[in-house]
Amino acid sequence: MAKKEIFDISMELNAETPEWPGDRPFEYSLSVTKEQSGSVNVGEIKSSTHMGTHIDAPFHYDDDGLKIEEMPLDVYLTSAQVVDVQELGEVGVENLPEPEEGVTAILLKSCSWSDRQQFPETWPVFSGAIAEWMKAKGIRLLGVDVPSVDQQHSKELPMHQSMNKHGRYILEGVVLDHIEPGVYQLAALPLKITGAEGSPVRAVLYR
Ligand SMILES: Nc1ccccc1C(=O)C[C@H](N)C(=O)O
Ligand SMILES: [Zn+2]
Ligand SMILES: [Zn+2]
Repeated sequence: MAKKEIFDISMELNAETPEWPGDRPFEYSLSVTKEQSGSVNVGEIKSSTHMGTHIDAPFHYDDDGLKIEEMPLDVYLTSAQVVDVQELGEVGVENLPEPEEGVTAILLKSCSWSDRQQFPETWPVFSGAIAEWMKAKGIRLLGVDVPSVDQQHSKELPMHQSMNKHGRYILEGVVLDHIEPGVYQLAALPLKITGAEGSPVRAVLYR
């Protein structure tokens, strides 16, 4: 078998990673040094769960929704198609190609968040009709290269709600600038945090 080509599509997590405005920034520190313990360095992390490249559990926007440890894992380990949606202010079903055979995840490459040290001012609007389209095509996961599938100041969260209503799943904050449109294998598993409404993931594409 040929060597695997692995493309990292995750944001780095550090104190400079921009948090959702008002959320807790990411912080890692060594709480015990090897010198102190006599054996090992031990770290601790503090962070909003919606940090960098992460997935939403339905409990994020629905009190009765699934929590992160209840979510199916096959959604995040699958064939994924990267689709170019650059230069579009609004992304609708008409901008999406017929998915390739076997694909169950679509990753939208908008390239609208180029400086990952700053929270972006704007990003494309994603039409709620995409969720229905996904269901009809057997696509279970939508990945976006921006902080949210809805707009920053939205309270209704129409896209999140539409995705939930149609049983579709959300991956946010992937980095696709260096990825050619096409079909890859995706791995983007959440941490098994009991009761949580989201989790950072290490997202990679490979083939
Ligand atoms: N952390 C927040 C605080 C206030 C309002 C929204 C958020 C979000 O996380 C929104 C976005 N849907 C997200 O999943 O990252
Ligand atoms: Zn989120
Ligand atoms: Zn979200």
